[in-house]
Amino acid sequence: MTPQEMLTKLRAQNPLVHCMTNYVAMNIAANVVLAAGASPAMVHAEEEIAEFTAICGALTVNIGTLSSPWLASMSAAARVAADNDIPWVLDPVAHFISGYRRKAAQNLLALRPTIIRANASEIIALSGQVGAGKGADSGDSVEAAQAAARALADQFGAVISVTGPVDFVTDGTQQARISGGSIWMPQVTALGCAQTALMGGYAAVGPAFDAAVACLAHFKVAGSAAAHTAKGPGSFQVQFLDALAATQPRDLAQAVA
Ligand SMILES: Nc1ncnc2c1ncn2[C@@H]1O[C@H](COP(=O)(O)OP(=O)(O)OP(=O)(O)O)[C@@H](O)[C@H]1O
Ligand SMILES: Cc1ncsc1CCO
Ligand SMILES: [Mg+2]
Repeated sequence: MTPQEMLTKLRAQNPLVHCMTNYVAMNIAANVVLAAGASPAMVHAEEEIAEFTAICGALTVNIGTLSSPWLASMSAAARVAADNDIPWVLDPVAHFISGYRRKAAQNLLALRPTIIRANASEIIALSGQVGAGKGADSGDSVEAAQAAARALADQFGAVISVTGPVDFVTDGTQQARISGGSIWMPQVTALGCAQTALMGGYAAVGPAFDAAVACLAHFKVAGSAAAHTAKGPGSFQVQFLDALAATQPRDLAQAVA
């Protein structure tokens, strides 16, 4: 499906997205999903997973502020998603900073995410190489992460989505590059985490590769538009939400190559 068709379908279906994200991202992620055209719910208690994940269009898991109870809930939710053929998106934030987080990311990967969305340093480290990531921030170029992305796509049968100045997506066979956006995007915390939540919304309405491309294009187009009137990262964040809502399906094609 084209990005235009994907955004049209997203808004027509308004899918429910189970978002398991970090404390930093909670508010911006929910607002991004709403502005774009889907319906977010932030649910983390393990006691609720069996009932809730099963009725959602997609699950998204982000390990940004991980702790043991959350990891147990995330693993349980990923199992429910896999058992019910519900697409799920993994965002392995800063998974290389500690043995605890590395192991958590490996355990979640073993549960076969449909899509992995991460910055270049996180993708490089997932493939076993040493990257230049600084906590949640990337220190590597997207180009440097492309070979790792292809290898991970083959290894895990997942769509791999690498973000940066020009995003790269591959499922091991198809690939796409998505351009646009603004230098203020990495200056707004948790915008990548919010993108992961929205990618779940797109995955609920179409094929995983097409979902990743459409979501990345929606961000780039809205980011470019917001940058026209913003004066810095603060006003950019506000304008970006408006621009996500204002983006028309036909606008998305221009961002994708
Ligand atoms: N220099 C840049 N120019 C244009 N767009 C960018 C740039 N850097 C990142 N982006 C865009 O910002 C969004 C988030 O990507 P980023 O790589 O910053 O994610 P992230 O590091 O996982 O974010 P976070 O962990 O803070 O949530 C993507 O849509 C990406 O295309
Ligand atoms: C800053 C930060 N720290 C943990 S998660 C997060 C949000 C960006 O990933
Ligand atoms: Mg991130």
